[in-house]
Amino acid sequence: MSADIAIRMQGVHKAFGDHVVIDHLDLNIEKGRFTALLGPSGCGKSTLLRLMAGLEDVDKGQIIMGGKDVTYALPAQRCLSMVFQSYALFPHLSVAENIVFGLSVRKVNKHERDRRLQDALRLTNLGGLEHRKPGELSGGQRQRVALARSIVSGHDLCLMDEPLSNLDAKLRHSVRHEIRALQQRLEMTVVYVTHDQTEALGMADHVVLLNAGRIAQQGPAQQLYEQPENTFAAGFIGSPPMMLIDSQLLPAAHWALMQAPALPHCVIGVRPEHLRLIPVHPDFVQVTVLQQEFQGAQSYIYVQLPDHNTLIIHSADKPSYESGQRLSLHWEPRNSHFFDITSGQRLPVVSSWDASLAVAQCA
Ligand SMILES: Nc1ncnc2c1ncn2[C@@H]1O[C@H](COP(=O)(O)OP(=O)(O)OP(=O)(O)O)[C@@H](O)[C@H]1O
Repeated sequence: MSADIAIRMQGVHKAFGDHVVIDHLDLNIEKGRFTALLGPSGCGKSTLLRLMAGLEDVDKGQIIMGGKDVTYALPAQRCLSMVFQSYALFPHLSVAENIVFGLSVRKVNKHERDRRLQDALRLTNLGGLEHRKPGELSGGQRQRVALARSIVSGHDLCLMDEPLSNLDAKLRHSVRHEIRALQQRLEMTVVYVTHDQTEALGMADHVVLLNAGRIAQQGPAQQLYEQPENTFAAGFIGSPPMMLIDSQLLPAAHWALMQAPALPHCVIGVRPEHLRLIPVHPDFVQVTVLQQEFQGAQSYIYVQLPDHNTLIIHSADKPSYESGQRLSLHWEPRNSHFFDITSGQRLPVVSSWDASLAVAQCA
Protein backbone atom coordinates (compact mmCIF):
# COMPACT_ATOMS: atom_id res chain seq x y z
CA MET A 1 0.00 0.00 0.00
CA SER A 2 1.23 3.50 -0.83
CA ALA A 3 2.66 5.36 2.18
CA ASP A 4 0.60 8.37 1.13
CA ILE A 5 -2.72 6.67 1.79
CA ALA A 6 -4.12 7.22 5.30
CA ILE A 7 -7.31 5.20 4.82
CA ARG A 8 -8.07 2.61 2.18
CA MET A 9 -11.63 1.31 1.91
CA GLN A 10 -12.18 -1.65 -0.40
CA GLY A 11 -15.59 -3.02 -1.33
CA VAL A 12 -17.11 -1.54 1.82
CA HIS A 13 -20.79 -2.34 2.12
CA LYS A 14 -23.28 -1.38 4.81
CA ALA A 15 -27.04 -1.87 5.03
CA PHE A 16 -29.53 -1.15 7.81
CA GLY A 17 -32.08 -3.93 7.32
CA ASP A 18 -32.96 -3.90 3.60
CA HIS A 19 -31.73 -0.36 3.14
CA VAL A 20 -28.28 -0.31 1.48
CA VAL A 21 -26.56 2.83 2.74
CA ILE A 22 -22.98 2.24 1.51
CA ASP A 23 -22.84 0.21 -1.69
CA HIS A 24 -19.58 -1.73 -2.29
CA LEU A 25 -17.53 1.42 -2.09
CA ASP A 26 -13.80 1.83 -2.86
CA LEU A 27 -12.15 4.96 -1.52
CA ASN A 28 -8.61 6.14 -0.71
CA ILE A 29 -8.05 9.02 1.70
CA GLU A 30 -4.66 10.64 1.12
CA LYS A 31 -2.39 11.60 4.01
CA GLY A 32 -2.09 15.26 4.97
CA ARG A 33 -5.01 16.31 2.80
CA PHE A 34 -8.41 17.73 3.53
CA THR A 35 -11.04 15.43 2.04
CA ALA A 36 -14.70 16.44 2.07
CA LEU A 37 -17.51 13.88 1.90
CA LEU A 38 -20.31 15.82 0.20
CA GLY A 39 -23.80 14.84 -0.86
CA PRO A 40 -27.50 15.30 -0.22
CA SER A 41 -29.19 14.35 3.04
CA GLY A 42 -29.35 10.57 3.51
CA CYS A 43 -26.70 9.70 0.88
CA GLY A 44 -24.54 7.93 3.51
CA LYS A 45 -21.87 10.52 4.41
CA SER A 46 -22.09 10.13 8.19
CA THR A 47 -22.36 6.36 7.92
CA LEU A 48 -19.19 6.27 5.82
CA LEU A 49 -17.39 8.40 8.42
CA ARG A 50 -18.68 6.22 11.26
CA LEU A 51 -17.41 3.12 9.43
CA MET A 52 -13.96 4.76 9.23
CA ALA A 53 -14.13 5.57 12.93
CA GLY A 54 -15.26 2.07 13.91
CA LEU A 55 -18.53 3.39 15.34
CA GLU A 56 -20.38 1.14 12.85
CA ASP A 57 -19.34 -2.31 11.62
CA VAL A 58 -19.03 -3.05 7.90
CA ASP A 59 -21.18 -5.84 6.45
CA LYS A 60 -18.60 -6.56 3.75
CA GLY A 61 -15.26 -5.13 2.64
CA GLN A 62 -12.03 -4.05 4.23
CA ILE A 63 -10.71 -0.89 5.88
CA ILE A 64 -6.94 -0.33 6.05
CA MET A 65 -5.41 2.51 8.04
CA GLY A 66 -1.70 3.27 8.17
CA GLY A 67 -1.05 -0.07 6.46
CA LYS A 68 -3.00 -2.09 9.08
CA ASP A 69 -6.27 -3.91 8.56
CA VAL A 70 -8.63 -2.21 11.05
CA THR A 71 -11.88 -3.59 9.62
CA TYR A 72 -12.81 -5.11 12.99
CA ALA A 73 -10.69 -2.87 15.27
CA LEU A 74 -12.33 -0.88 18.07
CA PRO A 75 -12.53 2.93 17.65
CA ALA A 76 -9.81 3.43 20.28
CA GLN A 77 -7.44 1.21 18.30
CA ARG A 78 -7.74 3.30 15.12
CA CYS A 79 -5.51 6.24 16.18
CA LEU A 80 -7.88 9.00 15.13
CA SER A 81 -9.88 11.81 16.68
CA MET A 82 -13.41 12.92 15.93
CA VAL A 83 -15.20 16.27 15.98
CA PHE A 84 -19.00 16.13 16.00
CA GLN A 85 -21.73 18.63 15.15
CA SER A 86 -22.90 18.49 18.77
CA TYR A 87 -19.34 19.24 20.10
CA ALA A 88 -19.76 16.36 22.62
CA LEU A 89 -18.29 18.37 25.53
CA PHE A 90 -18.78 17.48 29.21
CA PRO A 91 -20.85 20.34 30.69
CA HIS A 92 -19.46 19.91 34.24
CA LEU A 93 -15.80 20.06 33.15
CA SER A 94 -13.87 23.24 32.37
CA VAL A 95 -12.51 24.03 28.90
CA ALA A 96 -9.05 22.79 29.93
CA GLU A 97 -10.43 19.58 31.48
CA ASN A 98 -12.51 18.90 28.40
CA ILE A 99 -9.50 19.40 26.12
CA VAL A 100 -7.21 17.01 28.00
CA PHE A 101 -9.90 14.53 29.04
CA GLY A 102 -8.77 11.87 26.55
CA LEU A 103 -5.12 12.31 27.58
CA SER A 104 -6.06 11.78 31.26
CA VAL A 105 -7.90 8.57 30.33
CA ARG A 106 -4.81 7.43 28.40
CA LYS A 107 -2.68 8.21 31.52
CA VAL A 108 -0.48 10.74 29.71
CA ASN A 109 1.63 12.43 32.43
CA LYS A 110 0.71 15.88 33.75
CA HIS A 111 3.74 17.66 32.28
CA GLU A 112 2.95 16.38 28.77
CA ARG A 113 -0.77 17.12 29.21
CA ASP A 114 -0.01 20.73 30.17
CA ARG A 115 2.37 21.17 27.27
CA ARG A 116 -0.17 19.91 24.72
CA LEU A 117 -2.96 21.94 26.36
CA GLN A 118 -0.99 25.19 26.06
CA ASP A 119 -0.21 24.42 22.40
CA ALA A 120 -3.86 23.67 21.62
CA LEU A 121 -5.14 26.77 23.48
CA ARG A 122 -2.74 28.90 21.46
CA LEU A 123 -3.60 27.27 18.12
CA THR A 124 -7.35 27.60 18.67
CA ASN A 125 -7.22 31.09 20.23
CA LEU A 126 -8.84 29.89 23.45
CA GLY A 127 -6.24 31.36 25.81
CA GLY A 128 -7.94 32.96 28.84
CA LEU A 129 -11.05 30.79 28.55
CA GLU A 130 -9.55 27.57 29.98
CA HIS A 131 -11.39 27.82 33.33
CA ARG A 132 -14.85 28.43 31.85
CA LYS A 133 -17.52 25.72 31.55
CA PRO A 134 -18.93 24.92 28.06
CA GLY A 135 -22.24 26.59 29.06
CA GLU A 136 -20.34 29.90 29.39
CA LEU A 137 -19.03 29.78 25.81
CA SER A 138 -20.46 30.78 22.42
CA GLY A 139 -21.14 28.12 19.79
CA GLY A 140 -17.96 29.01 17.90
CA GLN A 141 -15.86 28.80 21.10
CA ARG A 142 -17.36 25.39 21.97
CA GLN A 143 -16.50 24.11 18.52
CA ARG A 144 -12.93 25.35 19.01
CA VAL A 145 -12.74 23.40 22.30
CA ALA A 146 -13.77 20.30 20.35
CA LEU A 147 -11.04 21.10 17.82
CA ALA A 148 -8.47 21.65 20.58
CA ARG A 149 -9.38 18.26 22.05
CA SER A 150 -8.74 16.71 18.68
CA ILE A 151 -5.37 18.50 18.36
CA VAL A 152 -4.06 17.39 21.80
CA SER A 153 -4.88 13.77 20.98
CA GLY A 154 -1.73 13.84 18.85
CA HIS A 155 -3.39 11.76 16.13
CA ASP A 156 -2.70 12.83 12.54
CA LEU A 157 -6.13 11.72 11.40
CA CYS A 158 -9.23 13.69 12.32
CA LEU A 159 -12.79 12.84 11.25
CA MET A 160 -15.29 15.70 11.37
CA ASP A 161 -19.05 15.28 11.03
CA GLU A 162 -20.80 18.54 10.06
CA PRO A 163 -18.78 20.42 12.71
CA LEU A 164 -20.13 23.85 11.77
CA SER A 165 -23.83 23.23 11.30
CA ASN A 166 -24.80 24.60 14.72
CA LEU A 167 -23.09 27.94 14.04
CA ASP A 168 -24.64 30.98 12.41
CA ALA A 169 -23.57 31.86 8.85
CA LYS A 170 -21.01 34.53 9.82
CA LEU A 171 -19.32 32.39 12.46
CA ARG A 172 -19.33 29.39 10.14
CA HIS A 173 -17.29 31.35 7.69
CA SER A 174 -14.59 32.33 10.20
CA VAL A 175 -14.38 28.91 11.92
CA ARG A 176 -14.19 27.30 8.47
CA HIS A 177 -11.13 29.39 7.76
CA GLU A 178 -9.61 28.49 11.17
CA ILE A 179 -10.12 24.76 10.64
CA ARG A 180 -8.53 24.83 7.20
CA ALA A 181 -5.57 26.92 8.43
CA LEU A 182 -5.00 24.53 11.36
CA GLN A 183 -5.23 21.46 9.15
CA GLN A 184 -2.60 22.92 6.82
CA ARG A 185 -0.33 24.09 9.62
CA LEU A 186 -0.42 20.75 11.44
CA GLU A 187 -0.49 18.76 8.16
CA MET A 188 -3.38 16.75 9.52
CA THR A 189 -5.41 14.31 7.47
CA VAL A 190 -8.98 15.53 7.76
CA VAL A 191 -12.10 13.76 6.51
CA TYR A 192 -14.94 16.24 6.72
CA VAL A 193 -18.63 15.44 6.25
CA THR A 194 -20.86 18.22 4.98
CA HIS A 195 -23.98 18.69 2.89
CA ASP A 196 -22.92 22.31 2.30
CA GLN A 197 -21.06 22.56 -0.97
CA THR A 198 -19.60 25.99 -0.23
CA GLU A 199 -17.79 24.37 2.72
CA ALA A 200 -16.65 21.38 0.69
CA LEU A 201 -15.55 23.35 -2.37
CA GLY A 202 -13.96 26.13 -0.33
CA MET A 203 -12.02 24.00 2.17
CA ALA A 204 -11.14 20.66 0.63
CA ASP A 205 -8.18 19.50 -1.44
CA HIS A 206 -10.29 16.57 -2.56
CA VAL A 207 -14.08 16.34 -2.75
CA VAL A 208 -15.91 13.00 -2.71
CA LEU A 209 -19.47 13.49 -3.96
CA LEU A 210 -21.79 10.71 -2.78
CA ASN A 211 -25.14 9.70 -4.20
CA ALA A 212 -27.15 6.87 -2.60
CA GLY A 213 -24.10 5.20 -1.05
CA ARG A 214 -21.93 5.38 -4.16
CA ILE A 215 -19.29 7.84 -5.34
CA ALA A 216 -20.82 10.00 -8.09
CA GLN A 217 -17.51 11.80 -8.67
CA GLN A 218 -14.34 12.65 -6.77
CA GLY A 219 -11.48 15.06 -7.39
CA PRO A 220 -10.40 18.65 -6.74
CA ALA A 221 -13.33 21.06 -6.38
CA GLN A 222 -12.52 22.82 -9.64
CA GLN A 223 -12.65 19.55 -11.55
CA LEU A 224 -16.10 18.72 -10.17
CA TYR A 225 -17.27 22.18 -11.16
CA GLU A 226 -15.71 22.33 -14.61
CA GLN A 227 -15.98 18.71 -15.72
CA PRO A 228 -18.99 17.06 -14.05
CA GLU A 229 -18.91 13.36 -14.91
CA ASN A 230 -22.68 12.90 -14.79
CA THR A 231 -25.94 14.79 -14.47
CA PHE A 232 -26.00 14.14 -10.71
CA ALA A 233 -22.69 16.01 -10.20
CA ALA A 234 -23.76 18.68 -12.71
CA GLY A 235 -27.07 19.19 -10.89
CA PHE A 236 -25.53 19.20 -7.40
CA ILE A 237 -22.34 21.26 -7.69
CA GLY A 238 -22.78 24.99 -8.13
CA SER A 239 -25.29 27.37 -6.65
CA PRO A 240 -27.49 27.44 -8.64
CA PRO A 241 -26.15 24.24 -10.23
CA MET A 242 -25.64 23.52 -13.92
CA MET A 243 -28.83 23.92 -15.96
CA LEU A 244 -29.83 20.82 -17.93
CA ILE A 245 -31.60 21.20 -21.27
CA ASP A 246 -33.12 18.47 -23.48
CA SER A 247 -31.19 18.65 -26.77
CA GLN A 248 -34.40 18.15 -28.78
CA LEU A 249 -35.53 21.65 -27.77
CA LEU A 250 -32.73 23.25 -29.79
CA PRO A 251 -33.51 24.47 -33.33
CA ALA A 252 -31.31 22.87 -36.02
CA ALA A 253 -29.49 26.17 -36.55
CA HIS A 254 -28.37 26.20 -32.93
CA TRP A 255 -27.00 22.69 -33.34
CA ALA A 256 -25.09 23.79 -36.41
CA LEU A 257 -23.60 26.62 -34.40
CA MET A 258 -22.52 24.17 -31.73
CA GLN A 259 -20.72 22.12 -34.40
CA ALA A 260 -21.90 18.90 -32.80
CA PRO A 261 -23.80 17.20 -35.64
CA ALA A 262 -22.99 13.66 -34.48
CA LEU A 263 -24.79 13.99 -31.16
CA PRO A 264 -27.88 11.88 -30.62
CA HIS A 265 -30.73 12.92 -28.33
CA CYS A 266 -28.87 13.96 -25.16
CA VAL A 267 -28.88 16.35 -22.22
CA ILE A 268 -26.98 19.60 -22.60
CA GLY A 269 -25.58 21.20 -19.45
CA VAL A 270 -24.75 24.91 -19.21
CA ARG A 271 -23.70 26.85 -16.10
CA PRO A 272 -26.16 29.65 -15.18
CA GLU A 273 -23.40 32.24 -15.55
CA HIS A 274 -22.85 31.15 -19.18
CA LEU A 275 -26.49 31.54 -20.23
CA ARG A 276 -27.58 34.80 -21.87
CA LEU A 277 -30.92 36.21 -22.92
CA ILE A 278 -31.19 37.81 -26.36
CA PRO A 279 -34.13 39.24 -28.33
CA VAL A 280 -36.27 36.50 -29.90
CA HIS A 281 -34.29 34.83 -32.68
CA PRO A 282 -35.50 31.87 -34.80
CA ASP A 283 -32.14 30.08 -34.53
CA PHE A 284 -32.28 29.88 -30.72
CA VAL A 285 -34.69 28.28 -28.30
CA GLN A 286 -37.39 30.64 -27.02
CA VAL A 287 -38.08 31.10 -23.32
CA THR A 288 -40.57 33.04 -21.18
CA VAL A 289 -39.40 35.13 -18.23
CA LEU A 290 -41.05 33.94 -15.00
CA GLN A 291 -39.41 36.10 -12.35
CA GLN A 292 -36.21 37.88 -11.38
CA GLU A 293 -34.34 37.96 -8.11
CA PHE A 294 -32.20 40.93 -7.13
CA GLN A 295 -29.14 39.78 -5.13
CA GLY A 296 -27.03 42.91 -4.87
CA ALA A 297 -24.04 42.48 -7.16
CA GLN A 298 -25.94 39.97 -9.30
CA SER A 299 -29.42 38.82 -10.22
CA TYR A 300 -31.09 35.52 -11.04
CA ILE A 301 -33.60 35.34 -13.87
CA TYR A 302 -36.02 32.40 -13.89
CA VAL A 303 -37.21 31.44 -17.38
CA GLN A 304 -39.44 28.68 -18.69
CA LEU A 305 -38.44 26.43 -21.59
CA PRO A 306 -40.95 25.10 -24.16
CA ASP A 307 -41.00 21.78 -22.23
CA HIS A 308 -42.08 23.76 -19.11
CA ASN A 309 -38.82 23.15 -17.27
CA THR A 310 -37.44 26.18 -15.47
CA LEU A 311 -33.90 27.48 -15.98
CA ILE A 312 -32.03 29.94 -13.78
CA ILE A 313 -29.76 32.47 -15.46
CA HIS A 314 -27.10 34.21 -13.42
CA SER A 315 -26.65 37.78 -14.59
CA ALA A 316 -24.14 40.38 -13.46
CA ASP A 317 -26.64 43.11 -14.43
CA LYS A 318 -29.59 44.49 -12.50
CA PRO A 319 -32.93 42.80 -13.35
CA SER A 320 -34.49 44.52 -16.36
CA TYR A 321 -37.04 42.08 -17.79
CA GLU A 322 -40.83 41.86 -17.52
CA SER A 323 -42.57 38.71 -16.30
CA GLY A 324 -44.05 36.94 -19.34
CA GLN A 325 -41.53 38.53 -21.72
CA ARG A 326 -40.45 36.28 -24.62
CA LEU A 327 -36.72 36.04 -25.33
CA SER A 328 -34.22 33.59 -26.79
CA LEU A 329 -31.54 31.70 -24.96
CA HIS A 330 -27.94 31.88 -26.05
CA TRP A 331 -24.61 30.49 -24.85
CA GLU A 332 -21.16 29.99 -26.31
CA PRO A 333 -20.76 26.47 -27.75
CA ARG A 334 -17.59 25.88 -25.72
CA ASN A 335 -19.63 26.23 -22.52
CA SER A 336 -21.78 23.19 -23.36
CA HIS A 337 -21.52 19.87 -21.52
CA PHE A 338 -23.19 16.78 -22.99
CA PHE A 339 -24.68 13.87 -21.05
CA ASP A 340 -26.24 10.57 -22.10
CA ILE A 341 -30.03 10.86 -21.97
CA THR A 342 -30.43 7.48 -20.24
CA SER A 343 -27.38 6.91 -18.04
CA GLY A 344 -26.67 10.59 -17.32
CA GLN A 345 -22.95 9.96 -17.92
CA ARG A 346 -20.83 12.65 -19.54
CA LEU A 347 -20.40 12.20 -23.28
CA PRO A 348 -16.82 12.62 -24.48
CA VAL A 349 -16.09 15.44 -26.90
CA VAL A 350 -12.99 14.77 -28.97
CA SER A 351 -11.84 18.29 -29.81
CA SER A 352 -12.15 21.46 -27.83
CA TRP A 353 -14.71 24.03 -28.95
CA ASP A 354 -11.94 26.59 -29.21
CA ALA A 355 -10.29 24.50 -31.91
CA SER A 356 -13.44 25.24 -33.96
CA LEU A 357 -13.43 21.65 -35.24
CA ALA A 358 -15.18 20.18 -32.26
CA VAL A 359 -17.17 17.08 -33.06
CA ALA A 360 -18.81 15.15 -30.32
CA GLN A 361 -18.23 11.42 -30.51
CA CYS A 362 -21.05 9.73 -28.83
CA ALA A 363 -22.94 7.56 -31.25
N1 LIG B 1 -28.41 3.28 12.86
C1 LIG B 1 -29.23 3.35 11.80
N2 LIG B 1 -30.29 2.52 11.67
C2 LIG B 1 -31.08 2.58 10.58
N3 LIG B 1 -30.91 3.45 9.55
C3 LIG B 1 -29.88 4.30 9.63
C4 LIG B 1 -28.98 4.30 10.75
N4 LIG B 1 -28.03 5.25 10.54
C5 LIG B 1 -28.33 5.83 9.34
N5 LIG B 1 -29.43 5.26 8.82
C6 LIG B 1 -30.04 5.59 7.51
O1 LIG B 1 -29.02 5.52 6.53
C7 LIG B 1 -29.18 6.55 5.57
C8 LIG B 1 -27.88 7.35 5.49
O2 LIG B 1 -27.71 8.03 6.72
P1 LIG B 1 -26.47 9.02 6.96
O3 LIG B 1 -26.65 9.62 8.31
O4 LIG B 1 -25.22 8.29 6.67
O5 LIG B 1 -26.73 10.08 5.80
P2 LIG B 1 -26.06 11.50 5.59
O6 LIG B 1 -25.66 11.56 4.15
O7 LIG B 1 -25.01 11.75 6.61
O8 LIG B 1 -27.31 12.44 5.82
P3 LIG B 1 -27.45 13.88 6.59
O9 LIG B 1 -26.73 14.89 5.73
O10 LIG B 1 -28.93 14.09 6.57
O11 LIG B 1 -26.86 13.72 7.94
C9 LIG B 1 -30.38 7.37 6.00
O12 LIG B 1 -31.49 6.95 5.25
C10 LIG B 1 -30.54 7.03 7.47
O13 LIG B 1 -31.88 7.11 7.85
